[in-house]
Amino acid sequence: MENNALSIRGLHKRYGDKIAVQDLSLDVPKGSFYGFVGPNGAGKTTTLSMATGLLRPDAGSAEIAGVDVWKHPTEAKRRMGVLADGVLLFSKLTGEQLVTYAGLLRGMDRETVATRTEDLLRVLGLEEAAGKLVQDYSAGMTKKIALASAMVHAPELLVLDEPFEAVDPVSARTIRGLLDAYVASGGAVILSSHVMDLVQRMCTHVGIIAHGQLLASGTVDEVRGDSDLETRFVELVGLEGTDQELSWLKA
Ligand SMILES: Nc1ncnc2c1ncn2[C@@H]1O[C@H](COP(=O)(O)OP(=O)(O)OP(=O)(O)O)[C@@H](O)[C@H]1O
Repeated sequence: MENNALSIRGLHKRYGDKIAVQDLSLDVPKGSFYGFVGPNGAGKTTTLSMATGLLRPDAGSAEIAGVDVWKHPTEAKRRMGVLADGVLLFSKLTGEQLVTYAGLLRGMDRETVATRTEDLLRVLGLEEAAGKLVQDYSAGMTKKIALASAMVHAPELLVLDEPFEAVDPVSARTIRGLLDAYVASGGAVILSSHVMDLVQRMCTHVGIIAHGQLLASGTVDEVRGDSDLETRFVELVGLEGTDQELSWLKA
């Protein structure tokens, strides 16, 4: 267990009649870059929310570096940084204030927070926007400032829900560089994404989820076998709505 930055066992969540996540278990080894992929509505956000203490599971458990998220939330949260999908930020703060606030909330001293905030804003290309209110940021800038807030306390695990959504290719490359350096220094990342090519290039491990169940997991090479990840994904998940045409869709 302790070789894992994140260990999920038997997580289960139902919304009314809908089972969103079904008896799901997975491990993210320390020092790994884990891609969590699946079609829309597969249960990625629900799983990551339960694994990070944002959503209470109906059953199952999650441990961050051996610490139970639901039994010892404060200790577990100290060890992780979370970029959640659709969670509101304090948008009346400036970018600099938001990252500073995140650091102080984690009990860090002001001097360290100030140095790290400056470093993160520089690396993420947000220096000029540091004094601007977050409500005036573009979608991509908002992702970057949320990522900086998740990293400022140098956690052991980063949990990132769709970190590249709405991010332009130059910024995406910046974020990739930052995450690669973080993993090379011993951190672990789990990120959800729809972009197979990106997961194949960036990640060491991958888990494929559909209908709330994990269909495959392991190293990227193990899961993709002789083909590429996208082909394997489509084989496992199945195509939808193929061969159907819209007879009226003509220019
Ligand atoms: N609060 C909720 N109430 C009811 N149903 C929900 C709720 N949140 C999620 N669901 C349902 O649970 C299922 C899993 O949703 P989830 O958001 O976890 O999927 P996802 O893999 O993150 O999807 P996407 O890639 O589209 O973001 C979906 O069928 C969704 O409609």
